[in-house]
Amino acid sequence: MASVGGATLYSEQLPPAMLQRRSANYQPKTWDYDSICSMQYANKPSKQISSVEASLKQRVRQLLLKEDQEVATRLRIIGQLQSLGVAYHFEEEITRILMSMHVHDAYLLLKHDLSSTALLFRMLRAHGIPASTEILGAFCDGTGDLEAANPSLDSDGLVALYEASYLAFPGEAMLDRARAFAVKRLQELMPSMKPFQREKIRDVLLDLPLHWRAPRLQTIRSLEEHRGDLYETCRDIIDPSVLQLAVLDFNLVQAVHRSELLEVTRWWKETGLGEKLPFARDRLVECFFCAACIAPEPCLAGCREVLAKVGALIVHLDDVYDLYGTLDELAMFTDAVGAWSSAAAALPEYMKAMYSAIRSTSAAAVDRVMEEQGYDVLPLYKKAWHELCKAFLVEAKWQHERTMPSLDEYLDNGWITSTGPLLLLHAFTMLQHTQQQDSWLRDDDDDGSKDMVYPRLVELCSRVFRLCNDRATHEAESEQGEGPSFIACHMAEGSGGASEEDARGAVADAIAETLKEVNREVAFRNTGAANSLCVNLARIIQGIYRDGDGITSPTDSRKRLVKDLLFTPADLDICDPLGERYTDG
Ligand SMILES: CC(C)=CCC/C(C)=C/CC/C(C)=C/COP(=O)(O)OP(=O)(O)O
Ligand SMILES: [Mg+2]
Repeated sequence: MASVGGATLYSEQLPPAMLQRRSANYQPKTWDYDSICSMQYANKPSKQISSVEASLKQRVRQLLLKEDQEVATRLRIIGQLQSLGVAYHFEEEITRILMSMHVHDAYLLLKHDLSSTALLFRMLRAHGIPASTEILGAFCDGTGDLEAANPSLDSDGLVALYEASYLAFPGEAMLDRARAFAVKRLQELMPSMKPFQREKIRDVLLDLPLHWRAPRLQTIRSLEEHRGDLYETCRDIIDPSVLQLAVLDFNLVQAVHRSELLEVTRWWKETGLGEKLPFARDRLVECFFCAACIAPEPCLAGCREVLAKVGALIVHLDDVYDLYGTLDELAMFTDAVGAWSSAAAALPEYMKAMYSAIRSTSAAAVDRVMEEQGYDVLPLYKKAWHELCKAFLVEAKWQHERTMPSLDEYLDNGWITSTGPLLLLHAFTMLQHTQQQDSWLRDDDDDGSKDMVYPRLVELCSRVFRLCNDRATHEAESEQGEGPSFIACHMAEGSGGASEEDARGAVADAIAETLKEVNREVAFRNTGAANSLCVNLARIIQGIYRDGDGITSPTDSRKRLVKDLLFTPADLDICDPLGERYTDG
């Protein structure tokens, strides 16, 4: 075997033309599929657990709706429910409360409370309810900047402001300045803080902002923060029923996710792709993890299933295009997907396996949508797979022919190859409320000749996907001799004089600006569950590509996160009135 640009060449199938195939020697799969398939799990919560859950929900609802509750307290409770992952049980109540706070200018009641005002701003925007930056006006000087001398700017207020600044729309420079100010003030205050508090602020500043954390991962973190010493300090400001419900709900949802993981693992084993394409990354569990972060609620089982399956297939397919396939084979495969018939006899064996897995997985998803919603999504699936393959082929050509596209050309193709559009399309088709997704799934293209038209939010979140992926993978991919990335294109752009550092700055700016566009799109086009899928995709992608490439090379800390999400029940030692521990299954 020879080695080119750090990648090893496969030579076992050499035909006369001295075909050489590449392999990146990827890390093997991390999880043992046989162990997952032999796991025991409870199918349904016991009657007793269900009744405890119902009474806890009732208690929390009463707390939320209590008359004469102060605005600040109500906001704090909503924030806690959200952070602990149980807000979805009270979505109608929460939206009603926030809408009323908007209509009645509730911010006027929070005059000297930056912490609550910033929280109100963040909550309103996150729910697609109008919120002007003027809400924060009471804390600003005559030029609209935060007033350093303002006594209400304590560390809680500064943290809340910092978190709120991530809800900015494009052009809201006041929020950029507010964030810079909050960071600077917090850093100045840190030396005089107690160690525990200093640690907390350091975490806030180093981690993703709350708005961009995957909700389910935030729940794990929030439950963790309520343990031990920290729990003692929080006990007086969080109602125990909120915490009890959060622990119970986390474990019930985890049991649902785990049973689904078992099913998709069986499916993956049956495809045999792990053995038939040994050069490719086998990342089923990581894909299920992403799926559970994008669509966490129990009622979104169909979304999780299809996201995990399509995710595992495209991780394999990407390696076919980027690594192993010859250009001729890739062109043939792309045509076969376009034709979507069983006429794929000319494909090499490894491609036939891939092709057949794509078709049979799509057929099963089509059946499910037909059964549950009564319409045929096969034309959409076919077109979306073909578009992905065509875009993958464009990248493969750039790589094989060593061409560097312009940055615009690269990004026009790159948001499709991020795979975001294909994933989101599949997830949308599994949503229940047909009117909500109507405009997202329109296809008036009878002869299949037109390109898919994706909603702007899909395009924006897919751009975030592409940019985050390129930022994390540029180094490894250039060592492997892979094709262009945002960073490579940026460095080659213009006179070609930009350094890698400049290019990294440009990618960070592009991500930040695109996220602002995502915020604006969410605010002005509130399409409920479909929106959440997109935004949660943008969230988990930022997490997965933070500190490296969590798909290609999962580190121990990533594995622990997968374990915490899917296998380790929450346990705060909180007991219900019957003395039962809140775990099930
Ligand atoms: C369910 C769900 C959301 C799963 C998503 C999992 C995930 C992040 C899949 C990555 C898909 C992808 C673009 C793979 C290529 O990786 P690469 O680094 O080789 O990218 P490139 O070849 O496109 O640059
Ligand atoms: Mg790749």
